[in-house]
This record gives sequence, C-alpha cells and structure tokens, in this order.
Amino acid sequence: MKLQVALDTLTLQDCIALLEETKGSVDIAEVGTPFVIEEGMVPVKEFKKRFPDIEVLADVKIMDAGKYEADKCFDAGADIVTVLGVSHDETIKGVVESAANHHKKVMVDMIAVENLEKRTKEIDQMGVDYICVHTAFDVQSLGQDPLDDLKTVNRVIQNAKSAVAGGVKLQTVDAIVQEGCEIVVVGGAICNAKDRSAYAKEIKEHLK
Ligand SMILES: O=C([C@H](O)CO)[C@H](O)[C@H](O)COP(=O)(O)O
Repeated sequence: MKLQVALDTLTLQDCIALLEETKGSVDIAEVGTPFVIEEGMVPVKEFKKRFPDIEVLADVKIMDAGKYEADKCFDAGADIVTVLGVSHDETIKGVVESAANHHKKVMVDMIAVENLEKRTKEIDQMGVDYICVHTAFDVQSLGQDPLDDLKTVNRVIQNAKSAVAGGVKLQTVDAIVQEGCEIVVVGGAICNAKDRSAYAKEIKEHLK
C-alpha cells in the first residue's frame, strides 16, 4: 500500500523539509487544497524538481471545467489530480480525458457523496484510477471515520483502486490495512507529529 502525505497547512519550506525527513516512507506528496489556495501550482513544480522519486498529487478537488483545470495541474507536473465524486459525469470524464492525454492519473474524492454505493458503481465505469473515500475535516470532530465507507467502495469496485483519507492515524491504520486499499492518505497526524520522520516510518511499516 502507498503512503500519501497530505500537506495542507505548512509553508513551502517546511513541506520541503518534511519530505526530506520522511524520504523512503512517503510514496505520494499531496499538495493539499489549502496549500493550493495559498501557493497555486508552485509546490507541485517545486516537489517535482526536488523529489523525482515521489509522485505528486494536486488536491484541487475539481468541481467544474474538468479538462481545463486538470490540464493546468498536469502541465505544472502533477502525477495525480483530484476531482469530486459529486461533480457532473461530464466533469469527471473531462479530467479522465486530460489525464489520458498527459499519461497521468485521476483520483475521485467521494467527500459528501450521499449514495456512496450507487455513485461508486457509476464512477468506476468512467476510467478513473482511484476512488478515495474521505471523511471531511469538518465532520471528523463528530466522531466519523472513513472505514465503513472504504468497505462499501471495496465491495463494489471492479476497475479503479480504492484510497482512504480523513483523520487517518497510527491508532486507526491497522483496521484500514486489514480492509485493504491502494493508497492511505495521512495529513495532520504526520505533519503535527513531534518526530515526523519516525511517525511516517511507523505508518509505512504498518502498510507493508
Ligand atoms: O483533503 C483534505 C481536507 O479536505 C482538507 O483539504 C486533507 O488533505 C485530508 O483530509 C487528509 O488530511 P487529514 O485528515 O489531516 O489526515
């Protein structure tokens, strides 16, 4: 399983330091949505230049103008771009078209999707690479976590691979590993750890 570190609220310099510290543990560096709002595509370009062995995901959560917006991210060097599962099919298909043109990948973020099973089955037919269940930051404090959603997606997907995000940490990672998925996204738990290198290493050990 791959470890994706979500870089949401750190500065560019601190993110570079974190990726240096966690080398060997992190497979995918996510330029998080708040980071994109702050810095645009600058971190995508910078990470590609400095860390050629790590895939870079632009978490732009596309909702409209799928092909146009995905083109911008892939042109900047992103390996994976996110589009929202609640978007129109046309938007998701536009992102898929852009990814195919660039020989890159698409992750669909299922945040706030109401009928997860139905929407997963539909999106699974659209040529996307990953379907990511995601407990929103804004509802994590209500005690929600993404494990049950992962089980739902794993039960119905036939083409795409699954991914999981939303408050994942050492205490919850084993249940995810047991269920199985391709990518585990960990943000705050690594970024706010006292020893970020050791924490990322330990999470990665659990994914092996
Ligand atoms: O996508 C994210 C969120 O919606 C903010 O943009 C986070 O990157 C994702 O939830 C992972 O972060 P943690 O929940 O802190 O692990």
